[in-house]
Amino acid sequence: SQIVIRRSGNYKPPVWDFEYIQSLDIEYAGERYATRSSELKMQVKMMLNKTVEPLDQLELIDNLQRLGISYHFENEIKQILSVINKKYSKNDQQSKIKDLYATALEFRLLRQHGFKVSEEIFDRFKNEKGEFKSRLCDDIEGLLQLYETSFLSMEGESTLEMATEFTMKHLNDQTSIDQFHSRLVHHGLELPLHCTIPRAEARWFINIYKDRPDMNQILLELAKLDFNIVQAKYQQELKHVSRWWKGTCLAEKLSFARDRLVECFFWTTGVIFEPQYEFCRKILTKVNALVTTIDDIYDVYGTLEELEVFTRIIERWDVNSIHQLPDYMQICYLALNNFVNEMAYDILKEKGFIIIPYLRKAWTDLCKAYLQEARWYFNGYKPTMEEYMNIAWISISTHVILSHAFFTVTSPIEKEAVQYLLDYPNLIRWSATILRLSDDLATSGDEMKRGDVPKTIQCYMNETGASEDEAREHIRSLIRETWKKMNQVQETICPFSKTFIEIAMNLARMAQYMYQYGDGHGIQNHETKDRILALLFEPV
Ligand SMILES: CC1(C)[C@@H]2CC[C@@]1(C)[C@@H](OP(=O)([O-])OP(=O)([O-])[O-])C2
Ligand SMILES: [Mg+2]
Ligand SMILES: [Mg+2]
Ligand SMILES: [Mg+2]
Ligand SMILES: [Mg+2]
Ligand SMILES: [Mg+2]
Repeated sequence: SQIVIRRSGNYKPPVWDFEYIQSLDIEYAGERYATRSSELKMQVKMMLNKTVEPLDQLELIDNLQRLGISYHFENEIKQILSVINKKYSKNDQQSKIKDLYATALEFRLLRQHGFKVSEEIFDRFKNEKGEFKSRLCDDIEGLLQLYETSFLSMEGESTLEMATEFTMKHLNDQTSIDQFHSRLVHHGLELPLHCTIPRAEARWFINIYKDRPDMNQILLELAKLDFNIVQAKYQQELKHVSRWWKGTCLAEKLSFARDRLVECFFWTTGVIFEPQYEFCRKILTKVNALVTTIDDIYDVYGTLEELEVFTRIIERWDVNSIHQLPDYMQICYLALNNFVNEMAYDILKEKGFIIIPYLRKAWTDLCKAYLQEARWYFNGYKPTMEEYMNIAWISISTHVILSHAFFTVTSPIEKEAVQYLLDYPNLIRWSATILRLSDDLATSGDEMKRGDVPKTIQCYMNETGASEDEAREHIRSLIRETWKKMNQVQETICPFSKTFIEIAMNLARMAQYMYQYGDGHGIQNHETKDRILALLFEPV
């Protein structure tokens, strides 16, 4: 046979290995912590009932959310916000005198919880030319609230679009502000609240909340205790999926591929953090690990001939033909086949619904997109931006991740919702677009060095002659535009649950979080390592 040249990703071994994970002693799983947590939750419920001033209520809700404990008080929060919304919609005199801070905070929380609010409420902060009044530049709290709120904007909301630019400019110009506010400003400018995963915000906000003059001791104690209890839960789940991963032997037998089980699990804690969604996180970790491996088969190791055969067998889902495959593909195909059958078995047992055809479609669409990219690479073809994005929003694997998530969090599973899901509606497309663009910004440098299909940056540069910096700026503006489209989805009627819609949005948030400082998944930069330590391994 001819000499086969194989590329390599030069991936390092995992930072956290099997022995380390199995050795974790789960401190906060103990009964006494759960008891203390219940006592504290009762006290916070009383606090919510006793808070009557609307602004105090909004600030308490915002603090509960940023501290990561609002999920315990969803009913109370919904109740409070619907009362505030009734007053708000009357647009009465009282709402006319609110300052920018209170107006923006109220707008953000109402819209975030699905209430219809109009950006016109901000018109009274504009001058006769329709610009925001310059006197607002000194109102740090107001600027910061307006900044965070502006990221909930939908397409065509020009006031909120203007608000983002106005606040970014003046928050960046800030000189004489106290240490506490400058930390909030810096943190917000780094990644807006709307684009941050709840766990990461909680870990960060607990640290600065404790230094606040108006800090409430009960909230702080519950936030820290709850964070550690949830972290202990994650460690138990991680031990379980780490045994699964070791059992597949994929890291050993496909040593050219990324061995990133902890990172694959970490993704899922950003996508759905509440403790009760254990099954979803376990399934998504396995999906991420299989996708990471198969992605490297197509991007790094496989010859075009091998990839053609592999894709055909996946399309036919034909386990009887795997003898046609090279050894490394046989074991990977069977690992995928076993995983799909195992998950389908659990869902059939629990929900009486057969999902195999739908999972097969998701994996087949993924591998066909991978093959198209491989053909472009091996033939040296440079796709246009449009040609590339039509394939690359599928090859980023979001539709696979979200299809599996859908079946784990949806009960009962209805045919109409499944059909809607498999037409890959906009919610999935926009989430995938943000993941793809964020991934390309962070990983395409190394991918080009090792040899891969031209990515968004290269396609844009080839097509327009732009420099790399201009291409990156263009892609960042595409991400911002896509967020507006995704914010719009909350308004459209669709058969998806609130939980599933949140998962799709959190996947986009997690993408920006994982790739904020480069390739947090593959190259394991120290920022991502520090974040995983803080979120998964070190109690607060
Ligand atoms: C889970 C993922 C987001 C998906 C599979 C592994 C990833 C971290 C990323 O890996 P990457 O090699 O950058 O994907 P692509 O650029 O080859 O599509 C694509
Ligand atoms: Mg933030
Ligand atoms: Mg390896
Ligand atoms: Mg790749
Ligand atoms: Mg790829
Ligand atoms: Mg990539």
